[in-house]
Amino acid sequence: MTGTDRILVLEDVRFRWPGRASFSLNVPRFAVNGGETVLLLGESGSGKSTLLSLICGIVVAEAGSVRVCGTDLASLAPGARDRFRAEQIGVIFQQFNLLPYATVRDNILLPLRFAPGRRARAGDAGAEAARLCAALGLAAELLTVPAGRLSVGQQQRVAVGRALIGRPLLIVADEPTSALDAGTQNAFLDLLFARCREGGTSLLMVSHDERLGARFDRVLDLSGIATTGRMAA
Ligand SMILES: Nc1ncnc2c1ncn2[C@@H]1O[C@H](COP(=O)(O)OP(=O)(O)OP(=O)(O)O)[C@@H](O)[C@H]1O
Repeated sequence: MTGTDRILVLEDVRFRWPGRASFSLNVPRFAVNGGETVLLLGESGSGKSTLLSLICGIVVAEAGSVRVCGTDLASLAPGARDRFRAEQIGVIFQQFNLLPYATVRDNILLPLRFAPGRRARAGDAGAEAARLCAALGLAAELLTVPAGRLSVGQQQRVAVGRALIGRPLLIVADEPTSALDAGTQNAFLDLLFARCREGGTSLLMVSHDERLGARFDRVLDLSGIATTGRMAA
């Protein structure tokens, strides 16, 4: 495996939330390869979402490097970091973060607004949104329905469509199945994995549910790659 195959590399990362007795996270080394699917397990409050925020460039490490597709996120100014995230990373948030009054189509197209390269990769973006909806089992009529009127399972599919459009190299998912019953959870993961495989996309998912592990190339516990603590301010 060469360096260019590594979609994500963290080295000697140190991060601490501001404030008194704040939570700190240190990651000596963690990497995800191209096309690899990785499940990162950890209990509630262990720092999984904090790690994903570092990987997405929502927060920046105090020391060390977070490289996504070869770019050190700390080398980018905040606006450039947001654009870089939109270009390179498909994000599925715990609460999906859909715009409730915007249509399903507009929610799926949203990341392309800030990412010309990704927009170009999507080709005819409207047609691509429709194709993704069909692949995700969402009826075509739903494309023009406000996302807030959909069921939780349907909203999750829209969130996957939004993460997949324009084929980002990395998808980061924060407990995306936690609100779903077992049957819906399986269907959702089938779809997500099929689409990632199709596009050669790497997937990094965090969860506290170790039963999901069998599907992934690699399953790690956060405590195996990171040390965490609370430091006095
Ligand atoms: N915005 C913030 N400001 C200050 N501290 C924060 C912030 N977000 C998280 N933390 C702290 O970081 C710790 C880890 O939280 P984090 O959300 O990363 O854990 P998690 O493993 O994702 O939890 P869960 O599974 O419940 O989502 C928490 O105990 C919290 O105190």
